[in-house]
Amino acid sequence: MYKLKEIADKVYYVGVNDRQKALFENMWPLPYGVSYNSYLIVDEKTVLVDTVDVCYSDIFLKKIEDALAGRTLDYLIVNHMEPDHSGSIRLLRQLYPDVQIIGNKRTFDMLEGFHGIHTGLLEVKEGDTLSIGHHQLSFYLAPMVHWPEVMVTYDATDKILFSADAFGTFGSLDGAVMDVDMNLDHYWDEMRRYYANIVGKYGNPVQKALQKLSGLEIKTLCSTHGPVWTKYIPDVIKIYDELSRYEGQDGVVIVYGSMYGNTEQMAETIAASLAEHGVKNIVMHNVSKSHASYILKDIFKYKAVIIGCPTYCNQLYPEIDSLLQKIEIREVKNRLFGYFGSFSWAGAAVKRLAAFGEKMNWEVVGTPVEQKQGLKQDKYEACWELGKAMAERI
Ligand SMILES: Cc1cc2nc3c(=O)[nH]c(=O)nc-3n(C[C@H](O)[C@H](O)[C@H](O)COP(=O)(O)O)c2cc1C
Repeated sequence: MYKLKEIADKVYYVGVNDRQKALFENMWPLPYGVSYNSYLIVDEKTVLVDTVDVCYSDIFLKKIEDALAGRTLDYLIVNHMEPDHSGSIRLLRQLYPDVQIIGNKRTFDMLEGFHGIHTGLLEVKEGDTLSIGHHQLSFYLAPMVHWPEVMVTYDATDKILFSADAFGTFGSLDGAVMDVDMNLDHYWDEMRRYYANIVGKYGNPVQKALQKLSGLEIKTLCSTHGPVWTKYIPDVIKIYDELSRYEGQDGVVIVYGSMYGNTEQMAETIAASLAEHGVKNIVMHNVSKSHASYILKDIFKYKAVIIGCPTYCNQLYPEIDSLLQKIEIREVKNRLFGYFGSFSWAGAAVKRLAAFGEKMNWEVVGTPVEQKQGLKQDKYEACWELGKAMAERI
């Protein structure tokens, strides 16, 4: 029944779209949905690469059955055990009891733990190869991109890299599967948001994987989320390379918390000064309105961050506190940092922002500004100076 997309000779896309889930990992909004990608190679042996979230297993299994056209499934390659990709393994095994599951030592520990499966396994190590007829597959480990068991599979025949979550993006596949067949506009920002929120902490492992894979000729890049990349592979690799190096572009993200507008007025002043001193890329986030996932995306994108916070019960305003924790666990490196805050009787926020900058080892730019109650001339000038100092530094 299904006219499945053949992305290369006898390699079919059998993934699914999820436009129901509101929050990925129960945290990150999905305004454009998300796809769970899976690929079926129909050769002398039949091979499935990864599965999909269990919520979509019914449609997924129907697609596989169609593509197999009466044949059985010989192998399942598990590049990644996160449940959005491994969720359908148990059902798949029930349907194809003889399927051999290919993974590495760490995959099998998780396979047992999540699904109680410990038989019919074929363990592969770094660089191992498998001939399935016309296609020649090889396996490379990519630990901590972004789980420890992650590996990628390379089809040397058609030069396809099945890359697990690496090079993934949020955004469902709305009709087309291949990059050249769709309007890609919204995927670029969603790719940055996916990276910042899901992979963000693991810059070094991503860099190692990029170096390891740089020797492979890749004509088709098949991630587990988002479009199948062909023409735009260099653009995708550039984004992942830039983000995993923590290389920010020229620009400033101003994030502030504000209950009654006093801290917000400081943010406005700093932004106006940045613009007056030539900075074009200025992104402002009211922490109570912008979802943290978008703020993190911009903090990964730009090299300068200015954070403003009121004092709240002798602490940071809780929404800023929560954001700082999210930045900290991602170990965002090499940012230029400015900060400011306000209080009414005993200030604490600015001191805490200073401690945060120190912990992150970020370079402090300009003189931090602490304002008591409403914005007055001297603090207005101080905010202006902070904006100017940052503009001159970037
Ligand atoms: C719930 C609450 C708790 C506060 N706690 C403190 C505090 O512990 N110390 C202080 O100096 N000011 C405190 N303030 C005052 C604010 O920090 C101060 O008015 C600040 O300028 C508010 O900034 P905003 O106008 O941007 O919301 C508190 C205000 C509120 C509403």
